[in-house]
Amino acid sequence: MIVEGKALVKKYSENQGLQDVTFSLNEGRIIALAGGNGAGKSTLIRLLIGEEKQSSGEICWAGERSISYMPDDINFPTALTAAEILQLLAGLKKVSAAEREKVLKRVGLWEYRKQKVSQFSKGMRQRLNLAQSLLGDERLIVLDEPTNGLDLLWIAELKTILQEQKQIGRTILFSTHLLSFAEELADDVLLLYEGKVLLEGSIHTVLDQAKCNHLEELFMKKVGLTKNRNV
Ligand SMILES: Nc1ncnc2c1ncn2[C@@H]1O[C@H](COP(=O)(O)OP(=O)(O)OP(=O)(O)O)[C@@H](O)[C@H]1O
Repeated sequence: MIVEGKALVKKYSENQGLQDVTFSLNEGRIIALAGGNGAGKSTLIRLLIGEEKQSSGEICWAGERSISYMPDDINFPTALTAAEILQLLAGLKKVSAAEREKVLKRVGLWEYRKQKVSQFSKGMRQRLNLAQSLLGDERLIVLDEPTNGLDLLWIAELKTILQEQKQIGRTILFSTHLLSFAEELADDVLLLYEGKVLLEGSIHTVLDQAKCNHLEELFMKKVGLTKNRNV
């Protein structure tokens, strides 16, 4: 276990973001934080990264808190080049030039490093956003909807990159709406529904136990819908 949430509640003035959410993230795993619109994924991420404080409940880290974050949308200073932005962030994280080069190459932006970010496409900005989250040696990487803006090839490459990160011992938590994507990439799932945990654990085990082939089928079963709602 790397971090756990205990009975987390987050109340907003008009909405309840999270209601009694308990979970634990196991070290060295890729975990999908799944759920539909308004399920509570971003709220849970904001609590984990410390951007907001829970109304009640606790977040407990096993050992030192060590977290790197890829937001779903990042406004880089557009007058800077990709290399300058990474250099700036690397300075904060005390990362070497060699590591910056490696990361920029890994996300396919090395050739574009001297271009201003204002000239980047959305997908390129998203890859730079991914690159900054890979810098350093934090134990947990949290990625908010990392497939946003990526094309099919880069979605495939993202999977490989996150698997490589797992190989070097890091724990990955990514949020997604797409249960099929969660299933393709993750070892474990934390599925939220209306601010509560609907499902948690190894994807293999939860599917086996429910005798379902896919998370989507299991989700539909749990929320009481059939695939063909109009039939
Ligand atoms: N800053 C806020 N102020 C008020 N309500 C909020 C705030 N942030 C989230 N909520 C509410 O908390 C609930 C969970 O929202 P959250 O953004 O965490 O869901 P999500 O799973 O990330 O959804 P999406 O996939 O649409 O981004 C929703 O009912 C939402 O309206």
